[in-house]
Amino acid sequence: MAIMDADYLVIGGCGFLGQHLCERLLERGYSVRVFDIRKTFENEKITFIIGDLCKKEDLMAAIQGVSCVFHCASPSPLSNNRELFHKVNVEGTKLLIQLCKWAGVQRLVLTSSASVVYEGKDIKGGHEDLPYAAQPIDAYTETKIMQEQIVLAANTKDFYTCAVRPHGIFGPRDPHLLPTAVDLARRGKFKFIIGDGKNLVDFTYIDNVVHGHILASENLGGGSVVCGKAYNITNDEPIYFWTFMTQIVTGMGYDAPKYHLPYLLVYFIAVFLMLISRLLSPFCHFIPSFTPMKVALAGTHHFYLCDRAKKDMKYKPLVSLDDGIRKTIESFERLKNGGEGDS
Ligand SMILES: NC(=O)C1=CN([C@@H]2O[C@H](COP(=O)(O)OP(=O)(O)OC[C@H]3O[C@@H](n4cnc5c(N)ncnc54)[C@H](OP(=O)(O)O)[C@@H]3O)[C@@H](O)[C@H]2O)C=CC1
Ligand SMILES: CC(C)CCC[C@@H](C)[C@H]1CC[C@H]2C3=C(CC[C@]12C)[C@@]1(C)CCC(=O)C[C@@H]1CC3
Repeated sequence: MAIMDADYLVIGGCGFLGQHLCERLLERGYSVRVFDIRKTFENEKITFIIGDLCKKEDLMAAIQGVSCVFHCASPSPLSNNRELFHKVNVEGTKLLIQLCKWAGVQRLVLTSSASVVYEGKDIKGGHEDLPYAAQPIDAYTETKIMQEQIVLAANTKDFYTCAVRPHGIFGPRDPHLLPTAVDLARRGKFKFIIGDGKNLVDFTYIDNVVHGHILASENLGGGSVVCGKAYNITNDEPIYFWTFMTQIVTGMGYDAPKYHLPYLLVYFIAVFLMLISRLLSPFCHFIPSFTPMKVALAGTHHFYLCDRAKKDMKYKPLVSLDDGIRKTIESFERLKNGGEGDS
């Protein structure tokens, strides 16, 4: 059955970022089509096509008759599936580019990650020209690096691509950050601050990430300075990691972490547990709560400059960190200590 042309196709549009992106695009009067492996919401203004990014026949049904594609799909960054990361983030992205060209799509905006330059060591005011991590912190990040390289290399005089690099996205309907932190707190595993608690990081409220994506798409086109480039998008308000996390967990009704543990001690325990987990994997499925990736992110500086986005796209955050934290906590009533999710 023929489907209506659309201004935008949002791949991964039923996810956390994807749904917020669709909502804002509709508010701005754009027509929106969603392609996702699952359907998580209803909206009569949106055409949903459910399929797998890795399957050519699925994607062909969605890719025709759109002006711009947002590629937000990825397996969960907290899952531990190297093969799936490579299948979706690398092979799926290659297929997407091939079909964009086949269908005559002119613009592709990739949701990459600021972590593509992060090797688990301090980054203070990181800019986009830093080299890709030679030793990525995990398989997810390894495939995000490959994905971004593929997309930016695909930019030509007829097919315009760019990448948006958000960091530490949070907000209503976040399925990763807040639920994981609340689960740790609920299980009594949020009593300790890893390191001295003075590591500055970026957390980015979802509305600002969406804003950066829409600006990127609107500025992407023939002869544009945006073509073939990556852009950090953050709240531009670096905050102590443990100050942010404490505001989140106390706002959700749990106690603030009190005691400090040496960063290197926790990091090497996490590496040891990861090795045990791999050794035991043929016999049992044991995933440690504290992986080396999480511990590194919890114990090092990692904040980035948005100067390039400010200059090329006139980006500036729409929602402050404080307002974003307040809105997020208000939206997660069901996960509050003693709430319905406490069963
Ligand atoms: N959350 C964060 O802090 C950050 C996220 N990013 C990037 O932002 C993007 C969006 O992340 P986020 O919204 O948090 O993630 P979500 O997991 O909420 O959304 C991703 C969506 O893509 C879907 N998807 C996964 N595999 C496929 C596939 N093979 N075919 C079609 N759809 C698929 C997912 O379905 P299912 O859930 O069933 O897998 C999900 O609906 C990702 O590319 C991520 O790498 C970058 C920086 C930070
Ligand atoms: C050690 C614990 C106290 C950490 C609890 C919070 C974490 C679950 C989150 C803190 C930083 C977050 C983060 C991501 C996922 C959730 C956290 C680890 C990403 C890995 C998501 C995908 C990306 O592209 C990069 C993000 C960096 C920050």
